[in-house]
Amino acid sequence: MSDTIIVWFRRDLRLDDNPALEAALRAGARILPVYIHAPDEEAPWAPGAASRWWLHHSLESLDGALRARGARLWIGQGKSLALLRRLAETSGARAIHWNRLYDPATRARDTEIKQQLRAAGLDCASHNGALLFEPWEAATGNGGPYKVFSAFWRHCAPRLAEHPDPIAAPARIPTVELDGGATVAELGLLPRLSWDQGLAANWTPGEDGARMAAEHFLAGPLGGYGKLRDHPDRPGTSRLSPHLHFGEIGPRRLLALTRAALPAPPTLGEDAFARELGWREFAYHLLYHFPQTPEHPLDARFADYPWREPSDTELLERWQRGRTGIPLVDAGMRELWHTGWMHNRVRMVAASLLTKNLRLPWQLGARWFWDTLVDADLACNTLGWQWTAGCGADAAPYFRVFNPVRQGERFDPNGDYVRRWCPELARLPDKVLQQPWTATNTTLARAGVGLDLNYPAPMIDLAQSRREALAGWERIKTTP
Ligand SMILES: Cc1cc2nc3c(=O)[nH]c(=O)nc-3n(C[C@H](O)[C@H](O)[C@H](O)COP(=O)(O)OP(=O)(O)OC[C@H]3O[C@@H](n4cnc5c(N)ncnc54)[C@H](O)[C@@H]3O)c2cc1C
Repeated sequence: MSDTIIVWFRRDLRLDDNPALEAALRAGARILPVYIHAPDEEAPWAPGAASRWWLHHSLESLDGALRARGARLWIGQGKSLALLRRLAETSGARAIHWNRLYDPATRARDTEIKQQLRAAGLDCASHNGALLFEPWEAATGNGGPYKVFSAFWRHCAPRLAEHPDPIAAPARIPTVELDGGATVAELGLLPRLSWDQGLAANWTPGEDGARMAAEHFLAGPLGGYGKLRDHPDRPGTSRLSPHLHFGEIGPRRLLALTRAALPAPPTLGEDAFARELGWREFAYHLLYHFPQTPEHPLDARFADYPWREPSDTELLERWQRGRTGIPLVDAGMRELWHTGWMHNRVRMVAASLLTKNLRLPWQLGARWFWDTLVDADLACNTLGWQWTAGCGADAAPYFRVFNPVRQGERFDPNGDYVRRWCPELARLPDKVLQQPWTATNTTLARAGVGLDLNYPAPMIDLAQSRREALAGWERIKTTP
């Protein structure tokens, strides 16, 4: 009888190009595929509500794919270490393979598990299934981590060509039958009150859904990605972020697909896309080297920034509900609430309004995104929030405050995006759509808009609040 190896699935919910699975199969073993639901072990960043919804469907999809190959997903709940130990005993497994995670809580847990299981005589091996480059592979001239994206990517991009080809999913998976285990439904990941219709209408979680989304992107938006990726009014990006987060498609496969889809030498679109994947790599690089950053600013001077009292919950709630009175921001926050996703350009603008104009601590926004995004990812979310708040890895020599009106005029020039998510403004002329407070009463009345009646007046004076944000920066910028 051949050996048994446990493959512990986590955020690598796929069979294609899965290094842990591949290594176990290469060893000629029977595979016991396992998923353990242990949100406490991810605290304080246990998956939020939108992520749990996604996870439910992704696990069902993985189980289906395993069953189609003769295996099934054994699902457990509780302490990972205890469960893995018990599973190894009952199945007679001699080894456990998994793909690495990089957030501080799961890193510490996995290190502990590796030590304990090795001490118990089990062979444990971790692999890279999530990244193009391990966070420790890139180092500056003096051996430290990068803090500037362009330098990081200059180091990494030439090495992209060195990647081995991704590994195809196995046709069959020899397995060992084990009784017990929970069903996906028993994990209770779905909401009790059904608020998830918008998610279901917009997404197909799972490996097949990831492949479909990738193919759709390759056949269309990829060609114009360099030009259109900043436009929330156009379907110009891949929308692969939740699939990447849950590991339903690996970055190596994605890169290989984009390379194959475009003529050589790479077009602007392809390079721009690889570069965005590079931002994801950079986010993991930063989180790995600065594990305090989900809570604390990378730039320590920001500990003294004059943030507004977080107890001012009315401002936060208006922002969360898309009732700020700033159309582009409201459109984004409503898109997020409805679909679990927001376009990157609008994420930056919405985050800038919260942290710069409203001067609310960025951690509040990061938490809201964490709960509502289907792609909530500790590395990328932390990078995005710190970058926008100005306390992260941004090489700009000035304190950036996005002007949401100009951003709307530039990236949503016909107002399609704002009109879609703020239909009460739909009949306003383009000229005032991004700033209805400048419209005359006649224009407003003709368009059926009543400020503070069916659409809020702006909750903040953009120019004045910008000046205050800059003054706050002046106060801390020379702090040693
Ligand atoms: C405040 C804020 C919060 C964010 N929170 C998250 C988050 O929780 N999870 C998340 O995946 N992304 C986050 N981002 C980054 C970015 O907005 C999303 O990755 C992107 O919008 C996903 O859409 P897409 O898949 O169509 O991207 P595409 O443009 O198609 O890019 C392809 C992939 O590259 C990666 N990528 C692209 N841009 C970035 C970026 N700026 N930083 C890191 N990776 C990037 C993503 O994995 C993305 O799926 C955040 C950005 C900001 C400004």
